[in-house]
Amino acid sequence: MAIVEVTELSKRYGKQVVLDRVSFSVEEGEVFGILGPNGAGKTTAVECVEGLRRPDSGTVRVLGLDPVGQGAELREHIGVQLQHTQLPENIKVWEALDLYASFYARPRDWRELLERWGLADKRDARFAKLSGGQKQRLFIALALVGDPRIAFLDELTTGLDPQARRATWELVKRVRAEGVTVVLVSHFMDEVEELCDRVAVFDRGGVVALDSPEGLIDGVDAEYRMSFRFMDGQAPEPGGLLGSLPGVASVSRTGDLVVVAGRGDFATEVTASLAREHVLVRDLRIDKRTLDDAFIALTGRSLQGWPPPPGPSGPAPRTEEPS
Ligand SMILES: Nc1ncnc2c1ncn2[C@@H]1O[C@H](COP(=O)(O)OP(=O)(O)OP(=O)(O)O)[C@@H](O)[C@H]1O
Repeated sequence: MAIVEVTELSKRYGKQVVLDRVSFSVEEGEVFGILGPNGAGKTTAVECVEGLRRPDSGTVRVLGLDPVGQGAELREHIGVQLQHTQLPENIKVWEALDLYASFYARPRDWRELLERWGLADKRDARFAKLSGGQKQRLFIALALVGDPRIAFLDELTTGLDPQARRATWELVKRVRAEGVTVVLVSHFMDEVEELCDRVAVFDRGGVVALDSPEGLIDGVDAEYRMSFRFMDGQAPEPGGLLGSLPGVASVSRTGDLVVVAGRGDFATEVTASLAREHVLVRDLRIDKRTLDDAFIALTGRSLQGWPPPPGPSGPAPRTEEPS
């Protein structure tokens, strides 16, 4: 069942068209990814769905409700972690949870959330004293305190170090295991590949593809490579053997190392052909196509490298400190 339905959503700021007839739907129980580079319109789209921004045109329905006209009712059922969620530095963990719980008619018991999200011993800690990972756990707990059916998590792991990112991924999986539908905004390929059932790829204000991560990868006819070494004593001419197989684009050899590039199912053709000819190989490697390959094929450019590395002008990475 679709729990979120967005149809022909458009939004502009002044003369800048930020969303141009965007459509997608989110099924109940899934982790739905919204992927795209900075400025693609991801946050604007999600904030229209949350009722925080008013669309210029198009229709948005969340649990059958209009987020603008029925926002108060809707907010009882959704949990939101905004991209730039901040809390007063001096607020204590329990006070934040208690405050957020007061926004809802039927909140969860925040004491249970403290336990569940590993914050029990931080109950009286002030927000400013929490590590990056602890802050993320608190933000997730805050997004869940209203016992929502949908949680919106926007750029949850930006700025976290790799270890804290992976820990946060496990939290997202737990949210889903609790039966909450998750809408995850991200510009990290690995995160989306790991967590999402389906992904809408945003680019320049539009949805350029929508599929499972595997479907997006399979749907792109990007060239990839395989390599292997001939076993000692075997030295057939690989170009003659493999060059004319379906999908093979090029074959090169340096010593006993052979690299074959191609498209589609060429790697299966190559291994079958080697077996037919009784050619034994070792160190067989197939370079997996990635979501980044799919993204490049869809948009003509790479998302890798986003966000820019922290530097003098960027934020320092938040790290998980020992508690
Ligand atoms: N309130 C606003 N007023 C004017 N322009 C805005 C406003 N909010 C966003 N924009 C512009 O709209 C465009 C899309 O922004 P949006 O935040 O939706 O993109 P995004 O894909 O979420 O990017 P990011 O990953 O950087 O958050 C950007 O060019 C941004 O500068």
